[in-house]
Amino acid sequence: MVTALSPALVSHLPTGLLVDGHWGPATGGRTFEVADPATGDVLFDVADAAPEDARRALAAAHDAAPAWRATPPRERGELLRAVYERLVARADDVAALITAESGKTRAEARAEALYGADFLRWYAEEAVRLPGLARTAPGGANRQLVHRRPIGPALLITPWNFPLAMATRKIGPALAAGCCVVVKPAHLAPLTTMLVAEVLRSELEERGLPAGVVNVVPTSRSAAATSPLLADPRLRKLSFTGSTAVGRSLLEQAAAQVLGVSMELGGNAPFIVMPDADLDAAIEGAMVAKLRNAGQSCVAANRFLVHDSLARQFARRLAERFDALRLGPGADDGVDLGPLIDPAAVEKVDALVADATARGAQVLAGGERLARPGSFYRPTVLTGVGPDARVAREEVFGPVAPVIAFADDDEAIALANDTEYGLAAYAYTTSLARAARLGDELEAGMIGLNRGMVSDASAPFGGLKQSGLGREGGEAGVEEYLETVYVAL
Ligand SMILES: NC(=O)c1ccc[n+]([C@@H]2O[C@H](COP(=O)([O-])OP(=O)(O)OC[C@H]3O[C@@H](n4cnc5c(N)ncnc54)[C@H](O)[C@@H]3O)[C@@H](O)[C@H]2O)c1
Ligand SMILES: N[C@@H](CC=O)C(=O)O
Repeated sequence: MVTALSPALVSHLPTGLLVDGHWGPATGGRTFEVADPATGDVLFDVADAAPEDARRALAAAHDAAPAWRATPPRERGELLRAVYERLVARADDVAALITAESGKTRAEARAEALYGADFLRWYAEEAVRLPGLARTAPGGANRQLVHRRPIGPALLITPWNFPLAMATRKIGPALAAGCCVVVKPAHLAPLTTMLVAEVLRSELEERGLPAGVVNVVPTSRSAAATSPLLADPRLRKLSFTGSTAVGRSLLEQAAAQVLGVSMELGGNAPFIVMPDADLDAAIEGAMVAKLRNAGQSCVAANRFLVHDSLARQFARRLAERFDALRLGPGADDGVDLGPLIDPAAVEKVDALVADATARGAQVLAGGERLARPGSFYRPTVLTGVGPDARVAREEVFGPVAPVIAFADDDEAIALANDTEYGLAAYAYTTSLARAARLGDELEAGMIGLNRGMVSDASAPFGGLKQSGLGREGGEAGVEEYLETVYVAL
């Protein structure tokens, strides 16, 4: 266990399973280790939920469901608001924990602490604005009452890269809608989610609300723990954020019970620099779009498509900026870029760079791991990358920027859309006509025009094609936890 975390935080940090308002050990007492990506040192041993623990958690969510859906929307909203306030008040602690388990720099972790908390604030406000409709039927014979009910107990499976925000982006709308939840955080970084769950647990307790509204089952045996839930008729909803491969397999399992599903999956975002772009702005945008969380973001720019006239200059300037960055443990002062999540992530990124160079790409910056403990990879710029290189076709999930030149707008759009993914896309142009065309034709659920960042709790986050189903955030996010019932009066 590590000293960069405050003793007060460590002493109150749960490391067990949360089932029906109680933290406890896993059946059989199994635990797994959570390591610091900056050093490889073990931070905590966490309870390793078995399938029977997951079933207990679902039973608690199911039993709490009638009371929670009957809890007035205002009270549900006030609970979320209180948790938001508590997380913001403890943003430094939350950030320290995010850095410890995910590696990101303290500044980025603090940004995530506020961004993650903001989902709770937004859904505190949405809880009292759930949609509905009453009208006279067109034939005039009767009235139609269309109301929205909570869909029922939900399984929320989250990734490690934004351990707070990916959890609150699901918990906020689920609770606002009146659904009870079982959260399964990623075993590489489960602790921040557990901290939020503890704040929720204590707020529920203080307000006399049902204990089983929020349950958490960290586990290193994800499939074994979640498969029985997907086959259990008490579960009515699966919301998953993670890779497309795992999402596809969960969709197959969810089909057996025709579960409601939301899927936030992988991406391969193009970052287009048009010939009329403001190059200074494009470089700034590229730094954010590529290097947020060291490139380990689903919306990270994966391919830089730059007009022939700017490609060399863009790549050179980006390489200079990358070379000037200071790599190191995210908790250290003055560090710009933290480690990747684990050694396997470094291996994967290195293999993508090796594939590109074997196909003729040149390394303008980086292109190697850092010779020190921890999972560090130098921020890398590649030029002369062909569209068939793995680095251009697969989700990199690391600090590598392949630059690909294009000749005209048609080619840029065709290259951008030449992927099975459709999560985010970015484009820099000073032409309104070009911006309008890109907004129409890019096949992505989120498009940043002259912006390297699209994430916002109040906006619909989600993808087209194999990047997912449904939306999180904004007004749309709560819809994922509601079903429609029509009463003919
Ligand atoms: N679209 C989005 O909003 C979004 C956001 C964040 C991350 N992501 C994607 O997530 C991926 C990175 O995260 P990751 O490595 O944690 O993804 P992952 O798919 O490996 O794991 C995601 C979650 O699923 C669990 N899991 C893995 N295999 C499982 C199985 N067979 N059954 C049940 N659960 C299983 C993991 O333990 C984790 O909790 C990237 O592809 C990234 O693009 C997408
Ligand atoms: N980076 C995303 C989540 C995906 O990784 C966000 O901004 O919410």
